[in-house]
Amino acid sequence: MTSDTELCKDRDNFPPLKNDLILRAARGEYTEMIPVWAMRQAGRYLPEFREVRSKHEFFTLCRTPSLACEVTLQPIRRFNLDASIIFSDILVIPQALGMDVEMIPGKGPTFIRPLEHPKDLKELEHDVDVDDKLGYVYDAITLTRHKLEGRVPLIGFAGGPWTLMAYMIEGGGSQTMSKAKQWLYRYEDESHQLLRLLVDITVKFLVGQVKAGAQLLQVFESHAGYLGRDLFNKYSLQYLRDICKNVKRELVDAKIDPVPMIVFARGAHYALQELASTDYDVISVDWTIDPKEARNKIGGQSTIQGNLDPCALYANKAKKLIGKMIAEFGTQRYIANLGHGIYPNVEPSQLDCFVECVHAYSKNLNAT
Ligand SMILES: Cc1c2[nH]c(c1CCC(=O)O)Cc1[nH]c(c(CCC(=O)O)c1C)Cc1[nH]c(c(CCC(=O)O)c1C)Cc1[nH]c(c(C)c1CCC(=O)O)C2
Repeated sequence: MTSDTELCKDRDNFPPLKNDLILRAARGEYTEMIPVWAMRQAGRYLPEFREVRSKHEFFTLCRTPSLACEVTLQPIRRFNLDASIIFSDILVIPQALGMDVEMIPGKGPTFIRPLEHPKDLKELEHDVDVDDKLGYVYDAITLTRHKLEGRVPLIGFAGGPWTLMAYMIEGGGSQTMSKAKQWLYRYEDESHQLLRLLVDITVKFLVGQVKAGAQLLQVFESHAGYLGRDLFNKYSLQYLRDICKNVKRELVDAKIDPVPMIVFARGAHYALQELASTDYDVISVDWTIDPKEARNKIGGQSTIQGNLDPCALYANKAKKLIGKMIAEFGTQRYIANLGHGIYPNVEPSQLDCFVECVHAYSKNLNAT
């Protein structure tokens, strides 16, 4: 038996992949059924997650490869999901820059000393060695690739630069993002400076994740909806575009096959056409966006991911809602997902129903 510590470092002998549905969908190839996964599929709605979490602080889970691997695998053991996503958090990047963040139950992520003024930017570690600081994420990815035994591909991820900037200034969740948006209106140069720093680190981090074994990447710009078209174009779009372009270029330069990349700009109705013109292979949409309108705006060149309202899983007639979503998106160039992360009070059986329904309905539609 090879130990976890050895497997964490063995990037050469991954088991062969048995289910490449999501990779084919992302590349625009034919899929006999729709691939499906759920954002936050490793999480508190699973009793086995709560059990592990009751014994360990949140970021200890993230930093301990054997624990991160275990909770990543939990939903894969239960459901016929077509992808796994590494258990981690978008806030590991601000931590790597020297900011202290705690996960407070009932409150969520909390920064001990948020950025209050542009002069605080000096305090960040500008020359951070990403591979050293976030090597624990790479180890978790490599270990998980082995332990998945090729069942499904493994997704790596990072937060979008504006979303990270907003957390670093707000210090946690916010209804309005007014402190972070104040920077965008008042301190334009310093905002761009911070966003560029975040882009550089994110590119290194995502490239490192692929080297460690990630087979797809997703960038979560969860706070896009607070911006509106003008601020989005100025402070998010170009940086999201640069992340994708630079990650793919660096992989090619390193003679590594680029992996499909997914962008989730939550709430960015106004930006679907622009996002489709970037190098991202998949555009992920939230539930407030109409499937047909999304298809029209995004066009045939990108795959779409989404977008069931996470609350639709509570419905008595969830199957009907899932059927409608599939009929509207169609079965090709499509990855079924929720429009945002699954909520902690969802019954695991409701996610099972989602997965089974997507598979059964789409197989049926493809056969007719
Ligand atoms: C904004 C954001 C964060 N983290 C993330 C985002 C982007 C996606 C989104 O918009 O939801 C991304 C994330 N967070 C987590 C994952 C793991 C992989 C997966 O999707 O299963 C991923 C991909 C685990 C997690 N991240 C978190 C949990 C639950 C916390 C716990 O166990 O205490 C999990 C499983 C905590 C977290 N971390 C963050 C928030 C807002 C919260 C929730 C706070 C709360 O509701 O209490 C920051």
